[in-house]
Amino acid sequence: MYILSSPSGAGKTTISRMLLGADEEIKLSVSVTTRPPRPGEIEGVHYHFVSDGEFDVMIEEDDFYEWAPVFGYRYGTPKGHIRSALKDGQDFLFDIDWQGTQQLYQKDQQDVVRVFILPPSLEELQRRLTGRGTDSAEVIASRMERARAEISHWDGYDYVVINDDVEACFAKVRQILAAERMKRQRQTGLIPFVRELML
Ligand SMILES: Nc1ncnc2c1ncn2[C@@H]1O[C@H](COP(=O)(O)OP(=O)(O)OP(=O)(O)O)[C@@H](O)[C@H]1O
Ligand SMILES: Nc1nc2c(ncn2[C@@H]2O[C@H](COP(=O)(O)O)[C@@H](O)[C@H]2O)c(=O)[nH]1
Repeated sequence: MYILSSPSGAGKTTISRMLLGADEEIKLSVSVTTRPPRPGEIEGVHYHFVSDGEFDVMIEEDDFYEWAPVFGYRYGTPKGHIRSALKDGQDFLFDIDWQGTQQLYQKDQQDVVRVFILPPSLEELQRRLTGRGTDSAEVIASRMERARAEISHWDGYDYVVINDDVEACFAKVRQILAAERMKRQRQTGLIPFVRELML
């Protein structure tokens, strides 16, 4: 479970899309949200867009690994097909906030890798939120307001990467993933001759 978090606008969606385009071994965990779609966002690809009532039913039916309120809407990771795929060793990428990260980490510390992406400065963060052109001035102001609180949670992460140059940041995020995949505890059962030597 490879988690990318950041204050809104720092670039985690950009980095996530680059990673998904470059690495066939990892799949995106598509979240459920009560937020309305932005222009260009596609149901089932970027999010599953649901009503408040539908989200309530999913909570009641214990359909979420984690969920959290963010910016006045609710967002959650559905168990869906992820549960069995994770058991089969499939890697998943999660673009979720610090609250969801804490919940996933509490459930499964062994299999969670937490990466926090920081913008080079708060001024640049504001420029990116404005330049993206998807949110009103009011929404941008509230996301900037919340950025400070989100950044205070950076100590709940294994890695911190500054997204100044997007290609450099992407390269670092790939390097972390590559190194994590090589961890000895993740190789169990994968190298038959080593397993035989240990018998
Ligand atoms: N290194 C970078 N330099 C300049 N612009 C960038 C960089 N990385 C991302 N951006 C731009 O910043 C804007 C915000 O990026 P993105 O949507 O990926 O952020 P995010 O962290 O996923 O935000 P949210 O949490 O709101 O979804 C986009 O317009 C993106 O193209
Ligand atoms: N705890 C969770 N947070 C999530 C999930 N999906 C997305 N998010 C986070 O919400 C904010 C806002 O996203 P936006 O697309 O509206 O800009 C951002 O920090 C995401 O990482 C989730 O399933 N659980």
